[in-house]
Amino acid sequence: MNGTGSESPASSPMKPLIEIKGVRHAYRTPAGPLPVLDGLELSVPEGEFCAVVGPSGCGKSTLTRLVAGLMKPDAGEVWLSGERVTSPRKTVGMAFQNPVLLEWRTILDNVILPLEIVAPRMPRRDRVARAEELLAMVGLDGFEDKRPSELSGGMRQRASLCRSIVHKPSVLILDEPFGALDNFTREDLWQTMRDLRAAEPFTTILITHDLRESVFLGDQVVVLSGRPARTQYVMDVDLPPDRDLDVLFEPKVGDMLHILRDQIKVAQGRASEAAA
Ligand SMILES: Nc1ncnc2c1ncn2[C@@H]1O[C@H](COP(=O)(O)OP(=O)(O)OP(=O)(O)O)[C@@H](O)[C@H]1O
Repeated sequence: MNGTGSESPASSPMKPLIEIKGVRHAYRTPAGPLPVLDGLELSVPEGEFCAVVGPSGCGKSTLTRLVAGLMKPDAGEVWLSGERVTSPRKTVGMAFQNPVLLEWRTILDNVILPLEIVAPRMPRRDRVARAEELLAMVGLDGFEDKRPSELSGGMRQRASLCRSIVHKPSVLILDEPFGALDNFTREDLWQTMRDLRAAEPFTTILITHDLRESVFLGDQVVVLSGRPARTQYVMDVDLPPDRDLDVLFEPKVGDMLHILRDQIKVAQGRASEAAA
């Protein structure tokens, strides 16, 4: 089998760009503390793509907020590029299931938005050139002057991906960006993501419910346990970076998907059904 797995975080010889060490977090709710993460460990080397899967509500989005510096953990540490994260980072790009594009801006001006915040002195012509370059890369050339409502859901998500990387973030956080799309559009977007990755040097955390997506895009797939989530299982996906969709029909990928499905059952507390 080409995917190798372990019950603990993969140890990589490369220095990790994203590192989460022993993170614990609970939300304060009227009913008392709600423990969400407990003993989370994650290590993503520079340029690599980490897909995170786990049962619904286990704390995956909470993990993304901690990495982006939007929240501080109760205990443990989050490190990006050798710096401890204690506040929001400009070097992070984010895309979500709902692309939230601004209707009063054109697609081009939506994509440019992060540059207005992160690089306010950058000349407009340079911002436009950068946005046009990305829009062409994802097949949206000719749509620069359209409004978001004039685009399909898949096209809006392409524009959202461009916006998330326009400022060349070192870390890209994707929280189920393909979750609301139909199967064909989703697979198209996976290939777009693969191509963007080959062209742009970001390190990615992808939250997904789709195990095929996790294997197609990931260099590693991390399975979180049920809430409070800890790192339950890490699979190294040993497939070529320029993999195409056919790889999903290969027996070794079938084996990887079986293992991941069993791990999800364990995470859901249905261990007796795993490996049945
Ligand atoms: N701000 C908050 N205050 C209180 N509870 C919260 C808050 N944000 C999330 N939660 C709760 O924490 C738990 C984990 O939420 P989170 O969104 O991180 O899970 P998730 O794994 O991303 O969920 P899903 O798979 O459904 O997208 C859930 O039970 C959620 O209801």
